[in-house]
Amino acid sequence: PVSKKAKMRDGGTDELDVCQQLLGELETHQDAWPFLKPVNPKSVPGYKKVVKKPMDLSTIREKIANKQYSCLESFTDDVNLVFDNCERFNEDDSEIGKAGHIMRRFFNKRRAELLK
Ligand SMILES: Oc1ccc2c(c1)N[C@H](O)CC2
Repeated sequence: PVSKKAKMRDGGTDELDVCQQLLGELETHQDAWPFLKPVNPKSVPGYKKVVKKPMDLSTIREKIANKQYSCLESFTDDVNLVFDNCERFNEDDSEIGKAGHIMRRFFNKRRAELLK
């Protein structure tokens, strides 16, 4: 039977290593500032009603530490949630909206490069 454990890739790097590498690069990106910490819904009118599933990079960091991601796919779903929430709440040409598009493009490019 196919083992449940992440497939060891030829570089001996498993999916969790890829998640940690990607998260480190997202956290240190110059345009990551809108996404580093949870949005305080009390201080942002409308946010709680509009954004059904808040997510941010510090929460993703915590979920990795608590082994809450079973695979790269579940990690990717949360990263995409960060940027989908951003698109829902911010105009594309706003400072935060532009940062969201830059960060999403960066994530997708680096994920593809690391999986090659
Ligand atoms: O003007 C503002 C003020 C606060 C926030 C935003 C825009 N967008 C973020 O997605 C959520 C927090």
